[in-house]
Amino acid sequence: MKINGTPYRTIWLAKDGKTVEIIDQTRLPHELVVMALRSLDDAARSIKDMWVRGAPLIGATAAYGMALAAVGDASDAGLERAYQVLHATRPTAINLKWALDEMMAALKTLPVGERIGAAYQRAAEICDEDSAQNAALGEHGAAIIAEHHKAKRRTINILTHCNAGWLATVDWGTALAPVYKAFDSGIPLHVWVDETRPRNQGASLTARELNWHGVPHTVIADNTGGHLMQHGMVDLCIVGTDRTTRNGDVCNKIGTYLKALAARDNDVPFYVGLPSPTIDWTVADGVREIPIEERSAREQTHIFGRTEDGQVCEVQVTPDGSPAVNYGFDVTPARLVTGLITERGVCEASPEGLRGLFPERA
Ligand SMILES: CSC[C@H]1O[C@H](OP(=O)(O)O)[C@H](O)[C@@H]1O
Repeated sequence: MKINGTPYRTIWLAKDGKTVEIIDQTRLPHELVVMALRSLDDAARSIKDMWVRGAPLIGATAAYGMALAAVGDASDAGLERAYQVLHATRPTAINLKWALDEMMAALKTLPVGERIGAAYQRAAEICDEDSAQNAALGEHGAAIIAEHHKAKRRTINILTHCNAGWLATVDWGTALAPVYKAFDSGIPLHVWVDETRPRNQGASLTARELNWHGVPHTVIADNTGGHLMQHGMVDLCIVGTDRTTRNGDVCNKIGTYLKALAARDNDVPFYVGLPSPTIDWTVADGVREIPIEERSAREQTHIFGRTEDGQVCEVQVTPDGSPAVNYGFDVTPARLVTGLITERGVCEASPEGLRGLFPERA
């Protein structure tokens, strides 16, 4: 996507052909800072500390993390250690394990001397595949938005939660890919942006990228969506996912489930942008089986912002001594999902729906 007219992905190879560069998303929305990843530890830290976040981008970064690791030690033991270090960074997004498994499959059978080149090649392919999948997903989702516009002949209001835009992927995004494709095709639309406490990925990242692209949007408190839906101000919801089960249960940022309940209660269609590496075919019951990341309470008790004189600082929003808990994700049961928007088309959130688009998985 473009930042002030300049095309950017969220991760890329530096001119030296070895160093990996990323946008440090903890510095957005106020500062655009590019960080260099030069080692396995740099890559692992960038995921764990959320310099990069979003399931597909976590996977892409881990893929390049394996390449950086191979530069240091391309032996079987070195690759296995790198796999374990990267896998331990965050537990919920299945794209992390998917990408690591892809890298191991590409490298394990090669002679050690061929592994570094093959690792960078596979990592680059994973990035290109993600961008292409999201662009295709965007076209399928844009058709849904176009149907709403054809029926209503007015600006279409879309609610999204957290950041499932191009900043959550290598490019295009998942929930926002349909928004960009529809907007670029001239369909009048507006996005309600859930701020998404506690890390404010909506307020800091979704608003930032929509602002860069010129998409009309309004940032709202997380608890506003139900009121908007009751008053007919939301035509459809589109969210992302960090792991969707073979039954169609959708794990996504904390608060997604509550939006899905409000959408069902108000007959608002609830869609999920789902590139296929985010499907966990080994899991059926998302509520019972998907590991939910619990992050530090400090992310709940403190918040970053910019002062009037332009200083970015962290302040405490709770009383000293008040405990906090910070669950990162929840699971929306398939019964509350209107449809899954994948790179192969839109399907029901059901085993039959997913097998229909991915028959090789039957
Ligand atoms: C397209 S994946 C985006 C997904 O990832 C976010 O979580 P986090 O920012 O903690 O990595 C959130 O669940 C988004 O929907």
